Amino acid sequence: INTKRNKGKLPPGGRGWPIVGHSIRWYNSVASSNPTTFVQEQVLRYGKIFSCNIFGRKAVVSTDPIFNRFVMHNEGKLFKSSYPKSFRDLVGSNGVITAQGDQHRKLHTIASNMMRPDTLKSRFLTDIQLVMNQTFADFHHDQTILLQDVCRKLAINLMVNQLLGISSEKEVGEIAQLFSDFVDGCLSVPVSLPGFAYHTAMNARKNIIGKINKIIADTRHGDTSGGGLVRRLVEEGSLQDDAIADFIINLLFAGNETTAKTMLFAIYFLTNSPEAADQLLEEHRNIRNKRLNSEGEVDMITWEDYKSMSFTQNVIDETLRLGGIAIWLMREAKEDVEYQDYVIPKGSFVVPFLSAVHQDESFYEEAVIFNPCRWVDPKNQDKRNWRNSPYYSPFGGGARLCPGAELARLQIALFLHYFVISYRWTQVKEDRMSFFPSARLVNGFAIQLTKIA
Ligand code: HEM
Repeated sequence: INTKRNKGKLPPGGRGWPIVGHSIRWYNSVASSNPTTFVQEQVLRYGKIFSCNIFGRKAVVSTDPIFNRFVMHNEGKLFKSSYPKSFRDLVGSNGVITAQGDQHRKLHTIASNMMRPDTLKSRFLTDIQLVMNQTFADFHHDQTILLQDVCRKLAINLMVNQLLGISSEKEVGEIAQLFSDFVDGCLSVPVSLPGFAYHTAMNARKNIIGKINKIIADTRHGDTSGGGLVRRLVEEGSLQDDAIADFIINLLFAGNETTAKTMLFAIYFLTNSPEAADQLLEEHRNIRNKRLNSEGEVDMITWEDYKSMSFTQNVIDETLRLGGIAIWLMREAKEDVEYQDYVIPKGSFVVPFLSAVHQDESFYEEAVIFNPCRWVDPKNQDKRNWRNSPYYSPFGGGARLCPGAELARLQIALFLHYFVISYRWTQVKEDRMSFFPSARLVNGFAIQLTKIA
C-alpha cells in the first residue's frame, strides 16, 4: 500500500442517473428496513469496494472489512472525517467530531479519559440509576407508550445530568427541551428560516451555550455542587473556557440518539425473540435477588453486578450488529490513496459501510437473525472485540473510535435491567426499522406495559 499517484484506476462502479447519480436509490435503501440493499446490489456487480455518485459527489463505498479498517486506522493521515458545513455550524467546529489533526487528538483524549471504566464506576453508575428511576416513575400500570419517545427522553435526561450535572426536575425539563430541539436540528434539512428544525436548533445551541457558560462562571466563583462534565473540565483546566461549549455540544450530539435508539432496538429485537427475552430476564432476576436487602428493599446495582451481566452483553452486541446506529461513516481522501489495484483520488468521499459487514453471511451465519448466543460461539470470539475487530465495529475504530462506548454500554445494560425487571410488555402496532432521516422505528414502537415490580 502506498499513496503515490500512479496509473491505477478508481474502484469500479456505475454513474447512476444524470445529476442525482445514485442518491435516490441510496436514500430509498437507507430509509427501508434493509439499509444495505443498495450496497449489496452494487457489490454483486462491482465487488466489495465500488464507486458511485451520492450527495452530489464521487464516492467510494466499501463493504470490505479490511479496507474499512484501513480507512479508520489512517484517520488524519490518508483520510479525514467529512461533514457538511451546516452540520459543523450547528455542533460547533471545535468539538471532538468536527476537529481535525492535533486539536482532534487532544479533544479525543480528554473525552476518552472522562468516560473511562473507572470513572464510570465512581461517577456515573449511581447517577444513571437515579435518572432512570425518575424517568420510569412517570409510568403507570397498563399504560400504552411509544417506547421510542420514552428512550429519547431517558437519553436526554441522562445527558442533562451527566454533561451539566443538573437534577432538579424543573430545570431538567427546561434543558431537556433545548437538548431535544438541538438533536432534531442535527438530523434535519439545514434550512435556517424560522419554523424549520435547523433554525430552532441554532437557537437551542445559543441557549445551551448560555447555560454552559453560567456553570463555568459559577465554578470560577467557587461553586462546587453539581456541574457535571462541564465543571470537571473547568477544574481540570485542560480546555480554554471558550472551547468547553463546543466540546460538550459535540458529546450531546454524538451520545444522544445513538444510545436512545440502541435501547429501543434492543427491546424491539427481544420482543420478537421470546427465548432471548426469557434468558435476559433470568439474568436480571438473579441480580435483583442479590440486591434485596434485609428490610425487603432493593439496593442499587453495583459495578460487580454490571460486570456479571454476560447475557446482557450478548444482547447489546447483537443489537449493535443488526441495528447499529452508525451504519456508515463519512470520510474524505486527503491525497491520492493507492489501495490494491485502485487509486482513490484526493477529495473523494469515502464511505466505510459498517452494517454491510455486520450482516455479511460469509462472516456471520444466519446473519439476519437476532441471536445473542452467537457471541459465545468460540469462532466469534475474535470478531467480537469491538475496539479492533474488522468484522464488528459498531463504535467505529482508530483515532475516532467512539470515546463514549463504555458509557453507552453501561447505560443500555442498566436500562435493560430496570425495564425487564419492572415490566411485561406487548407490542400493539406493527413496526419496522428505518435509518433515514435518522435511525428509528417508523411507528415509534407502541407497547402496552404491565408493571410487575
Ligand atoms: C450505542 C451508542 C453509541 C454508538 C453506536 C456510537 C457510535 C459511534 C461511532 C461509530 C463513532 C465513530 C464515528 C466516526 O468515526 O466518524 C462514534 C464517535 C463518537 N462518539 Fe459515539 N456512539 C455511541 C454512544 C456515544 C456516547 C454515549 C457518547 C458520549 C456521551 C459518544 C460520543 C462520541 C464522540 C464524541 C465521538 C466522536 C469521536 C471522534 O471523532 O474522535 N458516543 N460513536
